[in-house]
Order: sequence, then structure tokens, then C-alpha cells
Amino acid sequence: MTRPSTPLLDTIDVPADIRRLKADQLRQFADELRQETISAVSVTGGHLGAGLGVVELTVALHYVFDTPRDRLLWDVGHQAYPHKIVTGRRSRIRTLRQEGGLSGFTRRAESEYDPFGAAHSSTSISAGLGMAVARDLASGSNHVVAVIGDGAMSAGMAYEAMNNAGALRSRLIVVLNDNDMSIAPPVGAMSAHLSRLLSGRPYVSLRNLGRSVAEALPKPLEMAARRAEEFARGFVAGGTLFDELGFYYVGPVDGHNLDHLLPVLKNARDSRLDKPILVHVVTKKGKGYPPAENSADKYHGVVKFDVITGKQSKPVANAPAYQAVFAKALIAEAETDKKIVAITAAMPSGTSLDKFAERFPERCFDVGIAEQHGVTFAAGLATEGFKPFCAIYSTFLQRGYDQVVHDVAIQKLPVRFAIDRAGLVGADGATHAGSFDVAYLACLPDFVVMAAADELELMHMVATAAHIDDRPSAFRYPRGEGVGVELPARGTPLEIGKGRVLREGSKIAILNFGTRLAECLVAAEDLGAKGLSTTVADARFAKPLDTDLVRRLAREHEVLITIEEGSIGGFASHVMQYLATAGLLDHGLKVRPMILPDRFIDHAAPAKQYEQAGLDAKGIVATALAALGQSVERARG
Ligand SMILES: Cc1ncc(C[n+]2csc(CCOP(=O)(O)OP(=O)(O)O)c2C)c(N)n1
Ligand SMILES: CC(=O)[C@@H](O)[C@H](O)COP(=O)(O)O
Ligand SMILES: [Mg+2]
Repeated sequence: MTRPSTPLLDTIDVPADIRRLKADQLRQFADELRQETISAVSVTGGHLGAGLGVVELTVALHYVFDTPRDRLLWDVGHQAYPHKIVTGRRSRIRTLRQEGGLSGFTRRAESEYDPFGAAHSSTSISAGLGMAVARDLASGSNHVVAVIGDGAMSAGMAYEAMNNAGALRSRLIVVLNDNDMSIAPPVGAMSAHLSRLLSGRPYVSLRNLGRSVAEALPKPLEMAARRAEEFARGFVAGGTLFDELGFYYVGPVDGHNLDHLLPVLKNARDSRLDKPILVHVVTKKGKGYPPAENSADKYHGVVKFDVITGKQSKPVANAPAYQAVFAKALIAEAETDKKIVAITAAMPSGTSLDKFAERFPERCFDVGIAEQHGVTFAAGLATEGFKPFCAIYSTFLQRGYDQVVHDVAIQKLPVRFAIDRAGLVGADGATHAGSFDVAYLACLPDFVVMAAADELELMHMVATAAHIDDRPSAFRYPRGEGVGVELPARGTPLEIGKGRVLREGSKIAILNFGTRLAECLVAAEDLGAKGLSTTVADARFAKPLDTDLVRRLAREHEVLITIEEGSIGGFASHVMQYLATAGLLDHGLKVRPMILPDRFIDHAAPAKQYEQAGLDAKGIVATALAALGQSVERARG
């Protein structure tokens, strides 16, 4: 693979090197940085479009601000690849998201230039405000700059932070990177407000600046600014939602024009205003790479690709993805049940609810990055007799947890949670792992909690959830491909709280919850070949638990292994709670819960992650043998 020629970038290791460049060299520098970003992601895959849109902004911010002394926070962190390249991580940039390599997001442990770790959106203003207040308490003088996207601006947290920042009158700079895109096109009134700001406010030259702006600048700068013709974009104050929240609004600014960006950022840096500043920067997601600019998703997230053609090397699928099966199953249910509606929080393509929206545009709601609102919105729908299916990634539902408890569970409302990305997700790493949902949902009274062992089971669970109309329910399933089982046109509702036995044995029982089932069956074969007769059961439900099944397995086997793709406090805890309470642990049963280890698992291929966690066939066999006091070696012999 030929690398782009990057003579200027080759002279830069850290931002201090950028600050030694002349301003008129920055255009070439940015072009090289963009080419390097494209080249790196072409071999690693990852988030490309967002990074390409902030190349100039990255250069300008590091040029104007004294990072890492000045704190620069990237919201979500998926756009930070160019930032990583110029902050001492270029030599490892082609390890992005690979096992042992750089994270795909900002991470404190990775660099002093990442003052705050991210990956979930809309945290940057809150964290930045905390840093700004900490600076003031310590009588410090550094700047704090939070860069947040228009998509991330749909989340409640961003408003909570602005509300607080405005009231505190803290010296904080927020750069709103408005590319008119989330992963999908942005939704909501805020997005419309930003569009109105752009259409109603032409870029103005410094000559047209009003008195209010001049007063905001220190005297020498005011004079310099008045002289500077390069201020082709300027400050326009008043009348925006941001002003109402106590910010000083600056913009709109062309985020790809360094001649415009640099003076505006310098002004923000040198301002004597005693309130936070919001610089509204307009950019293009995917900027400078035609395949990205021309694609519908602006190459938000890509697999490896050919730089010349932009063609992605998507692997050939052996089975439909769980997400496609979920959409198909939900559409099948919705065809005969007009009350079924679907909700996504800014992930229509990721959850495949875009397919549901194609079929039922009036019954599908993208609420934006607003998981908390999405959950309570669903609760409201449920009070009126609708049957909401909230499809939210396990990791993102964490943000809506109080809403799950207070608005759904306590009122026993029949909201159905389609818990996507359950278990380990691969390249996005620990921030995106769906590790905790069973623990945080199955502890709630009356909740029905299911896990699909394969895509057929998922279809059945969608049908089951459609029928559960007197309490909340959830079913979880992982990212990516199913196992390739034959699928009917529609799922069949399952008996609530009943598991199934797939293989009968007598010495060891493996009780599965989720998609480790295939590994359980391989392990059972292996154990059988060693003369250890093994039962495999699939619990289907963590709650209500199939206590008859658990009791039978406990009574009829010497060893009971449970396995799940989740943390402590999940399915195994419920099984053990029952065993202990029912006295089934009083007679020598060897119980071995197999769960995710008590640590965050870094990015790697999912199979590798599960191997690290010991949640594969090999791990199950080793666990069974250890329980019986046999080593793997002895059993082999
Ligand atoms: C709480 C949360 N919900 C959903 C996501 C998934 N997500 C990641 S980036 C993104 C879009 C962000 O849009 P924007 O902030 O405008 O950034 P852009 O990609 O346009 O640069 C979404 C929905 C997330 N990271 N965090
Ligand atoms: C940055 C972010 O949060 C999303 O882009 C996420 O990486 C998507 O994950 P999937 O690829 O699993 O949809
Ligand atoms: Mg955006």
C-alpha cells in the first residue's frame, strides 16, 4: 500500500511543532493530515467521515491553543483520529481499533492530549465546565475548549451543561461543529434552529461587526481586529438559543477555511468576556474525500477500503445479521398489530429500524441522541395503549436507566426493550460493550428479561414481547451475524419463564443464557468425548427464571455451569440466588458461573475478546474439568 507524500506532516510530532509553522503553511499541513487520515483508516477501518470534517479545525485548535496545557475535549471522540496523528500517536495510527492498538476514541490513559475519555456522546461540555471551574478554583489560567457535534447537541446532557455554564459565567469555549449530520441526518427542533441560524446569518466581514463584539475584545486585539481583513467571518451576537442560555454566540464560521477559523479562535481565546463562548463552525462530514462526501452516511463508520475507489471490503455474510432479523420480525408483528411502534435514539441504521421506518414511516420515531427521552417517550406511548419497541444499544441504554426504573418499571408499563449490541462488540471496545444490561434490568421487579441464543430465538422473543402487555420486557442480542438457522416468516411467542433442553446428559449441566449456546454445544461434545456426560440447556429467560429447570439440573448433575455474555449481577446471580434460597446448594452441587471478568475489555475481534474472557468452548471445558478436580492435560491423557 503506498502511503501519501506528507513532507510537512513528517516534521510534526506534537502540537508544539505545529505552532512553529507559519500560518501560510497550515493549508498544506491540513491537506497532508487529511490524506494521512484516509490512508490510515483504509487499513484499519473505523470512523472516517467525522474526522475528515474536522481536519482544519484540529489544525487551527492546536495552532491557536497551547495544548495540552489548554484542555481540548472532543465529544464522542470518533472524530479524533487527526488529533491523534498530531499528538504523538502517528506511528501507531495504523493500529487504530486493533487488538493492542490505539483506541478509536479519546482516552486519558493513551495521551496527555486527551484530557477526557469519551465514546458516548454529549459529555464534553459538562466535563469541560468541570475543568474550567477547577482551573478557576486553583487560580489557573489555561483555556478549556469542548468540541461538540450538531448530532450530540440533541442530548439532554448538553443542555444541562450549557444551562449550568451560562449561570456560572465560567470561561469555557464550546466549538459547535455543525455538519448537519448525526450518523443519520439529524433530527429535531435544535437541528432546525441551527439550520435557521445558518440561513438567516450570512458570514459577515469584520468591517460589519457591531459594537458589542468590539467590546468583547481586549483593546489591542480590538484594534488589530479592526485592521485585519482576514477576518472574513466574524462575530454575530444576540438572538440565538445559546445567547439565551448565557453563552456569547460567535458565528457561523466556515470550518474548512483556516483564514476564517484562526482569527475567530484567537479572538475567543483572548476574549475578556466573563461568560462562556460558543463558536458555531460549519463543516462537511467526509470533507475532501469524494467517496465519503458522496455517500449517504458520509463514511461515518467504514471497514477497510480501497483509497482510490472508496470501495469497502465488506466480508461476505454467511447468515443474516441479528439486526436484520429483528427488523424483519418486528415488521411481521406490526403487519397484524397496528399498536406496535418503534423508537430509536439516533441509530436507525445500526438497529435496522430504518427498515421498519420504510414500511411504517408513521410508526417509527428517531428521537435523536436522547436515550433518556426515548425511554420515557415510549412509556408515554404505552400509557395510551400503544406497544412501543425501544431499540437501544445495551451500552447507550445505561444513560436512560432512571427512566427505565422510574418511568417504566415502577409503573409496570409494557415498554419492550430491544437490547442491541449485547455482549462484547469488538473494535469499539469497552465503552460500547453491552455488559451490564442483564444486571441492571433483571434486578427490577416484574421485568421480563430474555436473551436470544440465535436469530430464530430472536424472532420468537420479538413475538413474545409483542404479547407481553402487562409489564416491561427486554430481549438482548449481539452485534452482527447470526448462526444461519432457517427462519420462518414470523416468530412464535414463547412460554414466559421457560427454558429448553438441547442435549441430555448426567454429570455436567451447562445452562446457557444468550449466544454462547454454540460454544456450549461444542464444549459438551468435547466433554462427552472425555467420558463426561453433559446436558446443555438454554434458559431463554433470566427473569422470570425457569426454576423447575434449574432445580432439575441442580438435582441431576454433579456440576452446574452457567454462561452468559454479561457482568456479575446478571443471569448467574439470579440462578445462584434461587439455588441458595431453595437449599439446592446444601448437598455438594458444584456451581460455576461463567461471566465477563471484573475488568473492562479493550478493543479486539469479538472472538478474541471472548477468548480473553474465557467464555468460549475451551473455557467451558476447562471450567468443567476444574470443577471435577481434573486438569485439561490429565483429561486429554
Ligand atoms: C449516548 C450515545 N448515543 C449514541 C451514540 C452513537 N453515536 C456516535 S456518533 C453519533 C452521531 C454524532 O453526531 P455529531 O455529534 O453531529 O458528530 P458527527 O459524526 O456528525 O461529527 C451517534 C449517534 C453515542 N456515541 N452515544
Ligand atoms: C461512535 C459511535 O458510538 C457509533 O458510531 C458506534 O461506533 C456504532 O457502532 P456500530 O458499528 O456497532 O453501530
Ligand atoms: Mg454532526
